[in-house]
Amino acid sequence: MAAASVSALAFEPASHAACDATAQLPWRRPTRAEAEAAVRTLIGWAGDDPRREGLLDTPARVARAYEEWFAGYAQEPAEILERTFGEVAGYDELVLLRDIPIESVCEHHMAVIRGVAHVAYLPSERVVGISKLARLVDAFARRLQIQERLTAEVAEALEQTLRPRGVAVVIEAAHECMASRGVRKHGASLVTRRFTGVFEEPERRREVLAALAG
Ligand SMILES: Nc1nc2c(ncn2[C@@H]2O[C@H](COP(=O)(O)OP(=O)(O)OP(=O)(O)O)[C@@H](O)[C@H]2O)c(=O)[nH]1
Ligand SMILES: [Zn+2]
Repeated sequence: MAAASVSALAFEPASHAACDATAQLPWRRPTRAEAEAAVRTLIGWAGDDPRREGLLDTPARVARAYEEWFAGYAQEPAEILERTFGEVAGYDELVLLRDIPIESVCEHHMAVIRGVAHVAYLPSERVVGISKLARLVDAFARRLQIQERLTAEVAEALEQTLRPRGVAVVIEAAHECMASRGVRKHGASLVTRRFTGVFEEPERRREVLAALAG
C-alpha cells in the first residue's frame, strides 16, 4: 500500500502519559484499548493498513500475546522459591539444572533472545524443587531484558531466597536483533555468567564450569 494512504489513516492518538517518554506525569500502565491502538500505529508504520480484514483482529491478538511474552512482570521470584525441602539426607553437593530453554525479549529492539540457561547452587541444608529453577529463569526472562541483567537477577534471587553456599548461572543465547537486522550475524551467541559465594573462588568456579560443560 502507498505511504500516502497509510499516513491518511485516522489512528487513535497515542498522546497519553503511559506512552509519552517526555511526560512529567507518573507512569501508568496503558489500558488494553490503548495497547491495541499502539499496535495499529505500528502496523501503519510497517506500511500496511490496519483496517484491512486480515489485520482487524491483530491488535487484540498482539495484546494477548504480550501477556504471555511479558508474564514475568506479574511474577514474584521469592514466591517461586518459597517451598524448600530439608529432608535431603545430608546431601550438600552441587545441584545443577542444565539446558533450561529460555526465550526473552531484548530491551533495545524488542527482538527475541533465545537460548539456554544453566543454573547451579551448592545447598546449605535446604533444596528447592527443580522445576522452580526453571520457573525462576522464566520469571526474569519474560520481561524486557539485556542478557547480563537476566543472568545477574536469576543468581541474585537464588542467593537471597535460598541462602546457599554459592550460585552459578550461565546463559548462552542468540539475539534476533543481531541476526534478522543490523549486523545480521546468524549463529552468534552471547555467553554470560554470574557466580556468587564459594563459586567466586577460581578453583570452585572451574569445578562448576566443568560440571556445566558435562
Ligand atoms: N550487552 C548487551 N547488548 C545487547 C543485548 N541485546 C542487544 N544488545 C545490543 O544493544 C546495542 C544497542 O546499540 P545501539 O547502537 O543503541 O542500537 P542500534 O543502532 O540498533 O545498534 P545495531 O544493533 O548495532 O544496529 C546493540 O549493540 C545490540 O547488539 C544484551 O542482552 N546485552
Ligand atoms: Zn536487541
